[in-house]
This record gives sequence, structure tokens and C-alpha cells, in this order.
Amino acid sequence: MEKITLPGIKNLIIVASGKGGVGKSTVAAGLALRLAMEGFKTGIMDGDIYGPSIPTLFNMGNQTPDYHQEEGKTRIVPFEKFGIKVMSIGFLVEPEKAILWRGPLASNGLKQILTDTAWGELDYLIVDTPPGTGDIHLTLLQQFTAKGVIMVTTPQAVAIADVQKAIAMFQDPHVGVPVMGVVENMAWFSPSAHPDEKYLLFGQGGGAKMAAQFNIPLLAQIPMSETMCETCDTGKLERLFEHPGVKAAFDQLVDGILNPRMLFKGSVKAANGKSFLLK
Ligand SMILES: Nc1ncnc2c1ncn2[C@@H]1O[C@H](COP(=O)(O)OP(=O)(O)OP(=O)(O)O)[C@@H](O)[C@H]1O
Repeated sequence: MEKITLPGIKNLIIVASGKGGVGKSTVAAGLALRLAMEGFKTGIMDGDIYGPSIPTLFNMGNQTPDYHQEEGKTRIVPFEKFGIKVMSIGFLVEPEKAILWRGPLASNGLKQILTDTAWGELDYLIVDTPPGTGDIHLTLLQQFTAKGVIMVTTPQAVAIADVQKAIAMFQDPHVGVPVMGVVENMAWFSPSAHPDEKYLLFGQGGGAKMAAQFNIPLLAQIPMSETMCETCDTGKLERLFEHPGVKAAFDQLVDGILNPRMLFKGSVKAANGKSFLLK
């Protein structure tokens, strides 16, 4: 099947997780914000049809976008906040209605919003997806040209097991989109008043072990902090990087996306998914 390349969009990155509630939307929003701070033209598309959280994270609930005509076609005008173009399925469909969408209706809905939004020229479009590996992921991966998928997990064994299943699907030759790496969120608790302290609430090493298993980079380990939860739930995204540990983790994530990363001794994996040996 011929893949759709969204005109004007240089890199489409999909953020996925095996399990719900691991912080996928927070990672997608933080990544978009960090890329925009780096000077990249950035957009975020909330494709989490069954629980769109981007409007909350960006403090933009209950807004309805405008439409305009472009070359004879009706286009949805994305919102803009923190220099990021923002679109969410939550701006267009009432959550109670979206939850009833199944299979092709859900995938076609997302496909239409992605293609009908007037994104303009973007260096990066970050797409937040529902948890798991459903029709929406298959549509995105099989029908759109994407740079790759970032997998978000928490360190616990139950979360890791679900992510393993998801990575196996993304790496299937019929899907064929590179998994750019793993982000371990809530890797440890680090109180805002004592950001140097680390409390390993959910164990240690889960993300690293999984990255090694699939030979993909561990892009970042994001600490859990009480202010991060409040920042996100009250839409104060601009304060996300006040915690030095959180800032360092997002710096590392962006670095891992922009530059090839060391994987194991002697081998390097580029963000395009190709591995090569270091001489
Ligand atoms: N590192 C963190 N520290 C503290 N709280 C966090 C962290 N990451 C995420 N959270 C909080 O956890 C909750 C779930 O995060 P989020 O909505 O990003 O998860 P999700 O995986 O996208 O969920 P869903 O399955 O609903 O799509 C939110 O309240 C968020 O603020």
C-alpha cells in the first residue's frame, strides 16, 4: 500500500505504550515542548481517541477549532500554544461519542483529522496514540510515512510485558516502522524539594533490560515528581522542566532523537532505526 506523506511535515513521530496510564501523553507533550524550545517547528496531534489528554495538558479544554479553505479544500486550523501547533480529536468529537467508535471508524476519524489539519511546515509532528496496539496504530503505521515510534513504559514487570508485545508488533515486517527507542517514565521518585534523591518505587532496570532485548536505545529515564503530576493535570506545561531531573531526562530524549545513540559496546543505532558498528 502506498503510504501517505503529509505535505510540509518532515518527521512524523508516533508515541505509543503497551499499557494505559504510563505517561505517554506527558512524554509526547514534553517532547513537543522541548523540540519547540530547540527551535524546531513542532506540532502535536492527540490521536488518543478514547482518552484525549492533550487539551488538558495544554490547558485548552472545551475549545472548538476554526476551519478555512485551502486550495478548494476545507482545512481545520490547529491551535497554537508555546509555539506548538496543537490538534486533538477531543476538540472535534465529544468524548462520550468517541468512546463508541470502533475499528475502521476510529482509524478513519484519526486519518481524516491528521490529513485535514492545516499544519503548515513542520520539522516534527508528534502523534500521541491510545494505549496498546489497535486499529489506530496499524492505520498510522501502515498508511503514513513515519520516522518511527517511541515506546513509553514504567519500570514494573506488568508494564514491560505489554510493551514487549507492542514492540514485537511494530517491528513486524508488515508494519515496518523503526522503534526509535524506549522511554522509561516514573523510573524513580525524586521529590521536588530534594531532586538529587532517588527512590526506586517500582524496581530498577526494566526499561534497560527491554531495550537490550530488542536492541533499541533506552532514550531516557524520567523521574516521578509530585510537581510534574500537578503541572500536567493543571495545564501548566511551561513548568514541566523546573525539576532538574525531569529537564535532564527530556534533554536526553531530544538528544537521542536528533543524534545517533550509543547502544551497546561497539554498536550504534541511529534514530532511523539502522544499526551500524563503530570502528
Ligand atoms: N513522571 C511523572 N511524575 C509524576 N506524574 C506523572 C509522570 N508522568 C505522568 N504523570 C501523571 O500520570 C498521569 C497519567 O499520565 P498520562 O495521561 O500522560 O498517561 P497516558 O499513558 O497518556 O494515559 P492514557 O492511558 O490515559 O492515555 C497524569 O496525571 C500525569 O500527570
